[in-house]
This record gives sequence, C-alpha cells and structure tokens, in this order.
Amino acid sequence: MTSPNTNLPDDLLINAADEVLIRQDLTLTALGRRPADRLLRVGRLLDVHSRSWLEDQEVVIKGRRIGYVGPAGSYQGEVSERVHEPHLAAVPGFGEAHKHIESSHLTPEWEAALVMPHGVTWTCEASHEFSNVNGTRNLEFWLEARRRGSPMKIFPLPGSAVPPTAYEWGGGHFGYDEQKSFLNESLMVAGLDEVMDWPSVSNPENPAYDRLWGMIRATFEQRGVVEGHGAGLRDLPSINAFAGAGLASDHEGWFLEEIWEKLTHGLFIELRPHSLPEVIKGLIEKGLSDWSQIAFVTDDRSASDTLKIGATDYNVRLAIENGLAPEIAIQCVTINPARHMRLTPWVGSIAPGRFADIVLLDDVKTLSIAKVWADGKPASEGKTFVGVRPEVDWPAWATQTVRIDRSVTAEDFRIAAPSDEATAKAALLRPFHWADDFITMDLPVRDGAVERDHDRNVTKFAIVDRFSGEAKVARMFWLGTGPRTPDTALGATLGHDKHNIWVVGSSDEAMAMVANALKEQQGGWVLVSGGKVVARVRYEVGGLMTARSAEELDAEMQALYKAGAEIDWMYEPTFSPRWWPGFPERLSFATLTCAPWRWVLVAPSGRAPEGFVNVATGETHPIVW
Ligand code: HPA
Ligand SMILES: [Mn+2]
Repeated sequence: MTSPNTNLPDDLLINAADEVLIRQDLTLTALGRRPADRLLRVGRLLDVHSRSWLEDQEVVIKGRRIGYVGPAGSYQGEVSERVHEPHLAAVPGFGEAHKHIESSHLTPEWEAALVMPHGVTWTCEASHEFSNVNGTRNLEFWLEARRRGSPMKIFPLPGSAVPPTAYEWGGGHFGYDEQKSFLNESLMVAGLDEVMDWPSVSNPENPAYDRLWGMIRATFEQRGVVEGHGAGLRDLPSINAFAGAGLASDHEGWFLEEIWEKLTHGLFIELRPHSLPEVIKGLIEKGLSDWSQIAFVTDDRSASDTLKIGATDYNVRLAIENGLAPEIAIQCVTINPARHMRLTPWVGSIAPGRFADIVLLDDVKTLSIAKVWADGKPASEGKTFVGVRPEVDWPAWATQTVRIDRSVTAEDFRIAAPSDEATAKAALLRPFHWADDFITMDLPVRDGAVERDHDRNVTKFAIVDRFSGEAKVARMFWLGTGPRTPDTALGATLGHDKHNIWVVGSSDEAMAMVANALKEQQGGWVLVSGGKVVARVRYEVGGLMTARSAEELDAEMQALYKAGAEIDWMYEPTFSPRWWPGFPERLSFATLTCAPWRWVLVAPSGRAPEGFVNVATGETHPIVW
C-alpha cells in the first residue's frame, strides 16, 4: 500500500528542516510505501565505499535524491518512469574539493553548462576571488544559480584571503563575525577556504594574525573544514606547524617527498594536474595502499583551457594514464573529497539519500563519458549540456564593480627622479619573484623622471585601485615582462587575489588608456597598442567572470591571444615553472601576495603608501632612490 505523493520541500539549497522531510519520504520510498519517480538500471555500478563493481544494478530516484540501490528487479515500490542503460557503467558525479569557479571566468549557471558534460556535478567553491570584490554578497552570488534550478551543486567556502594580506584593502573584509554568519546562514557552506597567508598565521606580530585565527575559530565552532594552502612549506617544522594550526589540506604540493611528508602528517592532499603525474607515479612506487586522503583538484582552469582539455575528468584521465587504477582515480574525485569536506550525506557516492548525480561511462579505462545525470535527471548527453541553465540577470552589485570616479592619466604612472643625477637606483620585481630581496638596478633619468630600459628588459608595472573610486595608483619597475613594442600596454581586473587592476606597458599613456578602458567595460582584459584598444575581453561580473557561454568567451580570448601575438613581449625565466615567454597571461597570478611571496606591489594603503611592501615583515622601501 503506497501513500500518495507528498509535496516535498524544494532541496536545491540544503537546510536541516527540509532535509528531515525529504529523508522521511526517502525512508518510506525505499520500503516501497511511497512511489518513486524514476528507475535507472545500469550494466554495472561502482560502489566507491568498497571500491567494487556491482553488476546489473538499479538506482531508484525520488525527487532529486537516490531512494534505493539494488540488483535489477529488487525494488518493490511503484516507479513512474524506467530507463535501462545495459552497456553503461555508473560512477558517482565528480566533485571538486578546491576550485575557484571565478578562474573559469564564467558565472555559475554557465560554469555548470561547461563542466557537467565532463562529469562534474558538485564543486566546493574557494571563494576569495569574488569575495575580494564584493564580500558581503559572496553567498548570495554563489547560491543564486542553484536557487534558480541549476543542477550543479556549489558549496561555498568563504576564503580566508579576504583581504589576502594585512597590506591590502577594498571589496571585502572577513573575520570571525563574517565567517560565523556565513556558516550560520547556510548548510551549503562547508568551511573556510585556503588559509594562505602563512606569515599571518605563524607570526603573532603579523597585523592579520587575529583576523585569520578569528576565521579559523568561527569555522571550528560550526565544525566546518579549514582548508589550507601550503605553498613553499616543505620543511618538517613548517609542515608540523601547518597541520598543528588545524589547516586540514594542501593543494600546493609540487614534489613527491613534500607531499609524502604532508600526507603522513595528517594533511588531506589535493593534487593539481601540474604536479599530479610525477606524484602519482611516486606514490604508486612507494606502495601507497590507502588513497582515501588524496583528491584531485583543478584550483584554476579557464573556460578556454576547459574546452581544450576538459574539467575534473581530465584530472582523472591524467592519473589513470600515470598508472593509477581507474577505480581509485574515480574515488579521488568522488568519495575522498566528499568525505574530507563532510558532504557525504549529499554527494560523493551512488547511495541512498544522496543527490542522484551519476556519470554514465561507455568506457572506464579512458573515462569516456556517454551521459551525466544530476538531481535524478539527464544533465548532459555526449558533450551537450541538456540541464537547466537559468537566466540570471546579475544586478549592479555584481556587474558594477570597477569603481573608478576619475580619468586615469599618464601622470599617474610617472616616476619622479629622486635627484637630478643622470641615473637613479630602482627597486625591481619580476613575475613570481620568490626571493627574500628585491632586485636593484640603476635606471636612466630623463626630464626629471626615471625611465624604463627595454634593452635590459625593464618596464613599468602598476596596480590601480578599483574599489575606492579614487583609482589610487602604485607603480614601479619590473624585469622580464611586458611589451617592448612602443606605446603598448596590457591590463586586467583579474589580478589574484585582490583583483585590483594591474597594467604593464611601454608607455605611461598606453597604461592610462588600458585603465580607463577597463573602467568603461567594467572589467576583463584590455590590450592597447598604437594609441588604440586592439583587443578586449569582457568580464562584466565582478571584473572576473562573464554571463556568457564558454565558447563565446573563448572566441574573445582567442582574439586577444591573436592580437597579443603581434606584440614583442619581454621575458626572463623566474622561480616559477609556470611562467612562459610570449603573451603574459600568467601576469594575472603575478600579483599574488600570499605565501611564498616576500616583496610585492599592492594598491597604496596606510601600511604601504607607495604599495611596495614585504608581506612577510611589513617592511616598505622606496621604489627609486
Ligand atoms: N594561489 C593563490 N591564490 C589563488 C590561487 C593560487 O594558486 N588560485 C586562485 N587564487
Ligand atoms: Mn587555490
């Protein structure tokens, strides 16, 4: 006897009261005392808890959830619709323990359309990027698409790097109170994301010490997960200190031994593709038998790169190609991250109570995805997204974020000579200058100003504040990047992690034109040469993302790369193996200020009036003398 279908609460956004009603119904559905909506019968199903394949199974779906799993024909209740996929293998929807969706540069509803055909059904959003633009609207922004029916679950983790260091300001400022309120506001908030500013966590004298520990405390109070970011921390005392601080994971590992030490000292290891091959091979050689503390994460991947190589599925294929058993690789993007993020009641496995998120493979070894189901319905067929992509008319708080109330001029970038000598000493940086000291060079003085020197690969780099309205400008000389081509400049409102405007250029006039064009288009990329804008890419949401398809955005990026290929770019190798010659797209990460950087350029602030500061010590220094 089955009772009539109840009008179940909407569970797009999880809350405890509705969860009880949903699960009370699932209990009766499993017992066959309430009807189910759909039954998906598959050739075989990977149980990720036991890492075993179950042959000829049926998954019974009620609403968006799994009500029952068992051998074909074993479910006793009524079912409205039956689907049989005898040749496909079912594995759980893929999830990300650490991804900045902002780095796709697509808004959440368009991100879902891009990544779900690649098997991704849930993402822990590491949200310091948007939060550094608009901190108070952080949760509202990340939950909006799901609220309107997007099949992709986003679990926001407010970022600790808001602001990234004590020397930065504008857009957002998170501490104990903010983190407490975020965790109180929604069960979708899984914790605190990537505690990165190691100097502020490990040095009680650091001005951000209390702020960071306040966020950690608020997260502990609500049993949230405190995510870490341990770039450059490889010695045993630092690893012990990092783990002892309660930072539960690291995604910044580069080398096998470093990762082994972090794994054996209790850190959950999130492997990114650029270090994954060597590490997977090394861990296999070490005979690692328990992979449950390992996940694969994307961290950052643009829409263009995702179109080229894939999303989380690329990470899994890479692991399989480097010798890892497909079943273990699939656990590393399903149950492992779900367990680490304490989200196993909802995602990470094909089991009762969870969202019915199922990746249907027509070949396991090559991870060939035939279809993806999410919330108990088809979300993609082949490469085509067939799920709900809600229209979101993002309001002004999301689309008017380049707040500059004046025209930026060439004068803003002029660097006055400290004396009437023919040369002046200058402090220089370069992209990813992971060294204790800045570089010092003698540069020419002309008409009372210190000048670039393209013969020695020296140009000007500037940060323009886009949050106060005043467009405060910090500028200095950088080595080994920027255009040699005259009267040319490149800039963007994507400047990790504070996302002020950065601009690099061979003339002050071109740099000013870039800053004004970025204000006019409300964010993105601008390339200026020969006195005009030769390419632009719009990120109209937060200055970080666009509410368009990946394909449309990619076309704009390809046009930018094409225009960039006409420019003579200066280059010098640095510490980072991810800094290449040619169009300097990675400059959007060269403004990073959290560990392991020392001397950085930030927007002028009380603690750094010229913007040039050592974030490890708080020391400042003139840019010329
Ligand atoms: N490091 C610091 N901040 C970031 C990163 C990173 O790798 N990715 C996105 N924000
Ligand atoms: Mn990160």
